[in-house]
Amino acid sequence: MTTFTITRPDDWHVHLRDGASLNNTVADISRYFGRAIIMPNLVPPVTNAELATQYHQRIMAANPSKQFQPLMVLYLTDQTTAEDIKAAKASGIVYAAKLYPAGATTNSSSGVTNVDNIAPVLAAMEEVNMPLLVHGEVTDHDIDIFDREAVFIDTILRPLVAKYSTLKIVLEHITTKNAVDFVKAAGANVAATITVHHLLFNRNHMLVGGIRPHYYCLPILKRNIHQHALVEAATSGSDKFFLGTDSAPHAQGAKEAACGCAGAYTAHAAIELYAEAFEQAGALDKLEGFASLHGPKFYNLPVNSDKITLVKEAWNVPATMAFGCDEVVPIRANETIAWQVK
Ligand SMILES: NC(=O)N[C@@H](CC(=O)O)C(=O)O
Ligand SMILES: [Zn+2]
Ligand SMILES: [Zn+2]
Repeated sequence: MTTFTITRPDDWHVHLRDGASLNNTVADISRYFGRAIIMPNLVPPVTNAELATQYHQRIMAANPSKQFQPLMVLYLTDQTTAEDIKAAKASGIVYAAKLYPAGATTNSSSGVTNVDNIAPVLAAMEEVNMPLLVHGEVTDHDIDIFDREAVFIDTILRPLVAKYSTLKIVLEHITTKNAVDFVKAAGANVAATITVHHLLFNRNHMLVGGIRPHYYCLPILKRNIHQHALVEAATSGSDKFFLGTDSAPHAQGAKEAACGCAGAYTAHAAIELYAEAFEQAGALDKLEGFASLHGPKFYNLPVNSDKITLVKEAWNVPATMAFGCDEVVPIRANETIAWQVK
């Protein structure tokens, strides 16, 4: 197939950052996505409706394409209250709240130290039907980094899903067969996003022949049996799995460093890269469900009413791209991507 058309997709997990870099990230993400779930891990984090409203205004001031709608997210802390959730719901611009276990990832130091601390918050979310988005990794020093997602599922997520049986939960950026199996077995209130880098790459891409910091993200790339499970889930047609790029830019110098930041930039070519991954799996016909239909169904939002067309025509990805006053090295820098959006 050399061209195909799908309903306009949405990105259910993206980091746009703030300040001058918004001009770059917003331009990239709004090229063809209809909506995007905007992650709130700024410094300071987006912890209430007022901060979400201000951030929403800064995103809109960065001139997204006309069709683009940012869906804001509240960052949960040990101090978040049920009232914060109700005010966020009432704002009309906040669509979810995010659980970052404190210390699990970029800018998560204000995150939740114990889910018991947010019990009233989770009850309020269940009541107002606001989805809980989860960075699913434990932070215990004695748990191996490659096991942190699986241990989180067994020790924290499984009891949480049992306790809040009607709370909508998205296990974000899943990276293991354990996560695929857990989500498949859970009820319709539990879903997952899958990034394109976890579909295309495994830990060999990051570690064989030299350490490649631009593949370093969290949860970390796993061995290929997990990659295969993710590809199988994404291309299965199950509406429990949908597109979330987790595009997470860091300045080139912050990645290419003795202690490099976690995050991969994919917003420059997200659907184009997903098309490659689905084509490799012989499942291009499943891309529309994953990218454009399953997410709105879970979030109880309408499907976008227009379409985009992809063409199989290779193009070169630049070595770096502007990122505020810095540069970001995008995934596939200096290489080609097979598909482009017309
Ligand atoms: N995925 C990442 O490696 N990094 C994200 C945070 C996150 O989504 O965990 C970031 O904000 O940089
Ligand atoms: Zn995360
Ligand atoms: Zn993320």
